[in-house]
Amino acid sequence: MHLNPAAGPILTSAEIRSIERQYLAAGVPLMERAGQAASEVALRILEGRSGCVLILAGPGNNGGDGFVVARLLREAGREVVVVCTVEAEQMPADARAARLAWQQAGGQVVPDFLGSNWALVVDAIFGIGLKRAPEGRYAEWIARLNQLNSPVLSLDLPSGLDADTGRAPGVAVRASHTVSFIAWKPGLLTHDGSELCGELMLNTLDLSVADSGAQVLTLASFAPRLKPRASNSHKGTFGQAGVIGGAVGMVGAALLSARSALLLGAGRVYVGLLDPLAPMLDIVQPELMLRPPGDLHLICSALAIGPGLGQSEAAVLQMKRALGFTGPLVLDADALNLIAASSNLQPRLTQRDAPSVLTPHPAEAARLLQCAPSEVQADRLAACRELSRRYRAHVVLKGAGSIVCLADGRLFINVTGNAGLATAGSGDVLTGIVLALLAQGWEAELALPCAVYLHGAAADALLEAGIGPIGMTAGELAPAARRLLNAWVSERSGGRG
Ligand SMILES: NC(=O)C1=CN([C@@H]2O[C@H](COP(=O)(O)OP(=O)(O)OC[C@H]3O[C@@H](n4cnc5c(N)ncnc54)[C@H](OP(=O)(O)O)[C@@H]3O)[C@@H](O)[C@H]2O)[C@@H](O)CC1
Ligand SMILES: Nc1ncnc2c1ncn2[C@@H]1O[C@H](COP(=O)(O)OP(=O)(O)O)[C@@H](O)[C@H]1O
Ligand SMILES: [K+]
Repeated sequence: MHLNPAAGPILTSAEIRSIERQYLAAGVPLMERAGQAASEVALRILEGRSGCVLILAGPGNNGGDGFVVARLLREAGREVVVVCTVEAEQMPADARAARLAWQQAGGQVVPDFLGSNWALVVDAIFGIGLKRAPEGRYAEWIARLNQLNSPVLSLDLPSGLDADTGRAPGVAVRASHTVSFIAWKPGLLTHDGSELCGELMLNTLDLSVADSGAQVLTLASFAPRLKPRASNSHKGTFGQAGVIGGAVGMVGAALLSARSALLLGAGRVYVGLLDPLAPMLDIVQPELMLRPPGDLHLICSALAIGPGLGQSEAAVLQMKRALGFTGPLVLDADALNLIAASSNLQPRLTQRDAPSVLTPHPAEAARLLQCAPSEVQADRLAACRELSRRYRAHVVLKGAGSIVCLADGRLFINVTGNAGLATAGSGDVLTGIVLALLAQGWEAELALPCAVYLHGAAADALLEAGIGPIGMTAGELAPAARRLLNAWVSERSGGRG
C-alpha cells in the first residue's frame, strides 16, 4: 500500500473529533482547509482529463467538504455536478454554510446522477461519522459508482469504511485516491481499508497533532538496529536459532521457518522435527542441523515453536519445555492453538521472564481470545492489544494491514505486503525472520516490527519483479528479504554493510 507521506500518527475518530473541537473553538476554518487540500488533489488527478466532475455529497460534514471542493473546482474552471438529497437545513452548520457558498457562486444541487462518463467522481458521502452500513439511496449510489470507470477521490475515507476498524459493514466505495484529513485513521490501513483506499494521501490541515499510541510501521521504527557486522565476528556472534515443529505431513512448515532464519542471518540454525520418519538432513539447505526437538531449548539462544507442530501429546510435551526456555520464544500456528486450548499452558506463557512473541492470524487470535474470527476482524487493533495484554507478549495480528502490539502497549500498523502473501507457508517465513533477528540479539521490541515490515517489503519487491501476486511462493520470500535487509544495512552504513 502506498502512503504519502509514508509515516505519521494514526488517530481514532474520537481523537480526531477532540482535535477538531479544539481548533474550531479557536476559529480555525477546518472545512475550508479540508476542501482546499482535496481540491488540489482533485486538480492533479484531473490533469489531462476533460469532462465534468461529479460530487456525491452526504448529509454531514463530509458532504460539506464536498461542497467546498465543488466551489473550488468550479473556480478553477471545471464543470461540476453536485448530488445531494438532504435539505440544507438538515445539514450541520459548517456543511450548510459550504453549500450556501456553492449556491451563491452559481452552483446547482441535483437529487441524482445519470451517465457514466465523469472526469472524476468525488466521494463526499460519509467520513468518520459513518455509524452503520450505508442504506437506501447512499448504498445505491455507492454500488453505482463502483461500476464506473472514472477515477474516484474519497474525502477523508472511502464512504462505507469504518474509520476506527477498517471494517466495511456493508457496501463501500472503492476509491482510486483517498485524502485523509488531520491524521491517518486506523481503518485506512488495515482490513478492508487496504483494499478500498487506493492511493493514500494525508493532509494535516496545518494542525499540529501529537502522536498517540498507534504509528505507521516504517524503517525508522527499527533503524537503530540496522548495523553492519564486525569483520572479526564469528558464527557464535549471531546466535543459535531453533525451530520446533514439523509433525507428520507438516515437516515443510518447520523447514521453511528454519531456512528463513538461516537466510536472515542466524549464526546456527537447529530444527527439531516431531515426525519420527522425518529425514535426517534438509537436502536443499544442508546448513540446517536436525536434532531431537527436546534438545533445542538446551542449545539455542532463541527458539520458535509451532510451524507444523500439530496438537499431539508429543507436541504438548514440547510446548511445556519451550515455555520453560529462558531466552526469547516465538509462538506460531499450533503452538498458539495449544495455548488457546490449555489452561495449564497459559500461565506458563504469562509467567515467562524472557520475551514471548505471538504471531497469530485472525483465526488463531480468535481461539486465543475465545471469540469468533469475525469479532477479531471487527476491531483488529483492540484484539491485538488484548492479546498482548492477556498473554504478556509482543504480538502481530497478521493479515492485510498487520497490527503489531508490543508488550508495553505500543501499537503499529504495517502497510507493506500484498495479496501474494496469501499462500501457504508465508507465515512460517515470518516466524523464521523474527527468530533470526532475535537469535542475533535484537530486542524483541525491534525484532518483531522489523520482521513484519521486512516480510511485507520482500513480497512487494517480488511483486515489483513480476513474481506474483499470483503464484508467489513462501520459499521465495526469504531470499528477497535477505537482499533487502543487506541493502538497508549497507545504505545506513555508507556501503560498509
Ligand atoms: N467537524 C468539522 O468541522 C470537520 C469535519 N470534517 C469532515 O467531516 C467529516 C465528519 O463529519 P460528520 O461528523 O458530520 O460525519 P459524516 O461522516 O459526514 O457522516 C455523518 C452523517 O451521515 C449520516 N450517516 C452515518 N452513517 C450512515 C449510514 N450508514 N447511512 C445513512 N446515513 C448515515 C449521519 O446521520 P445520522 O446517523 O446521524 O442519522 C450524519 O448525517 C470528516 O470525516 C471530515 O470529512 C472536515 O471538514 C474537517 C472539519
Ligand atoms: N492479502 C494480504 N495482504 C498482505 N499480507 C498478507 C495477505 N494475506 C496474507 N498476508 C500475510 O501472509 C502471512 C500469512 O501467514 P499465515 O496465515 O500464518 O500463513 P501460513 O500458516 O500458511 O504460513 C502473514 O504474515 C500475513 O500478514
Ligand atoms: K468519503
